[in-house]
Amino acid sequence: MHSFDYENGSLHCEGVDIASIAKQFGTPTYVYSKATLSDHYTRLDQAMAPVDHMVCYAVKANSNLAVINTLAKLGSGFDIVSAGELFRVIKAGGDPRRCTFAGVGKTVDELRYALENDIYSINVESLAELETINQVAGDMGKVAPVALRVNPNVDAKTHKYISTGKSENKFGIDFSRIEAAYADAAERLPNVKLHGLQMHIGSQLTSVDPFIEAVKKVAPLAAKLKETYGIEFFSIGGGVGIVYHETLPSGHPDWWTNDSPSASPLTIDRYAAAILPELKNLGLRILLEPGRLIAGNAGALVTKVLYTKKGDAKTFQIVDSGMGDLIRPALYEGHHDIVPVAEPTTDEKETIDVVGPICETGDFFVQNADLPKLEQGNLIALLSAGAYGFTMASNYNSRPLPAEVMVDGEQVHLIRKRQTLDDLIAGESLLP
Ligand SMILES: Cc1ncc(COP(=O)(O)O)c(C=O)c1O
Ligand SMILES: N[C@@H](CCCC[NH3+])C(=O)O
Repeated sequence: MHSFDYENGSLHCEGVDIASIAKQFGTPTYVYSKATLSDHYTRLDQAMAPVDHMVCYAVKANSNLAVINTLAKLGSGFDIVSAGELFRVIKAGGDPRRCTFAGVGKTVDELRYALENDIYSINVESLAELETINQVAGDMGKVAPVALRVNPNVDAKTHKYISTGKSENKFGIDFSRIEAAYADAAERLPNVKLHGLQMHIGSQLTSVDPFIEAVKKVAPLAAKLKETYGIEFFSIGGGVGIVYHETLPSGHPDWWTNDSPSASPLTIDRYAAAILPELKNLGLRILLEPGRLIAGNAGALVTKVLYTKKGDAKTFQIVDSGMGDLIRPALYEGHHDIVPVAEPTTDEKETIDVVGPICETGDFFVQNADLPKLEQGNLIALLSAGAYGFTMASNYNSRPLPAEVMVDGEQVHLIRKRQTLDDLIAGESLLP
């Protein structure tokens, strides 16, 4: 499902005209579709029904309370990576007992907070961290439920900055060392319970092959650990990629099956069909940690053309949003389809750069792209921006963070106010 498309000549999110959202809430604004979020979660949950499983939405993709709350109501668990994310889950009505805690650098305070809230599992990324968890749990008179994260040394064939399952990446414990780590923990660390095994090989994977390779390599280990230490779950992480090109369903009636030529060949059904045979006889609970898959195509960033500048080399459309609000193009050369909110009435195109107001040459959304002609005051939407959009936003250049709204059918709800200038200096003080 994809809830952004043209209706009556204007881009809509579900039943709401995006032009009206811009009028009411200003720009730049992130717009999310509740139906799409729910649909993505439900499809994955249903596709995994043949095995005992828990979907733990990766909060880092989009941590707005309304997003977490929407998924919590559907029964989602959550994969968190900081005390801040756990705090958000709790505030949004999520259940800490359905939370897993990832990350290579958890602090003692964060571990305490997680244990106080009885989270489902701490996913451990190094032996040094495991020692600290044992210590912290002992001090609290608790036994910490842990899973070790195995680094299977599998190439996820994604951008090098978001590959996590190769030995040279900082994540997890090497496959060659993992059994010894379980043995050592079982022998020496009385305050941890060896509860599961976890892996996550990378993000925005567009082929199922690396998932199959990793699952084939690690499932026998999971079976062995179940036998030896009685582990109960195997988390296969997240990473399922989404379509970033040709993201409007108009003209692509079969959008979800990704049959358009430039689209990702990976769908929820193909993913589930490929991995389930490797998992279903393990007798372990299977955990999944999707982030982008749930939220990515449920969101768009709406911005306005402030100025058009024609130069010797290029035409720039300068918009009121930039890398501070959506850093993916600058950081990973990530692509987001850009569409005018007013549906173009001709096929006329212009080769342009869409750039932001920030003082960085890297502050662009697209370069040398053939896009419909734009003019000062036009609204545009950057699609597929629901994951790693707002959560990676910053106040660089002292620009207030954008507003976030969620559309539910014909209704639009403000789910985060635009920051004010006062918000920018909150907590700062002058010297006495
Ligand atoms: C441990 C862990 N789980 C899950 C995710 C979610 O990844 P994705 O949004 O690609 O599904 C990430 C981020 O890559 C992660 O680091
Ligand atoms: N933030 C990245 C993905 C990293 C996922 C977190 N491990 C992106 O926007 O594509």
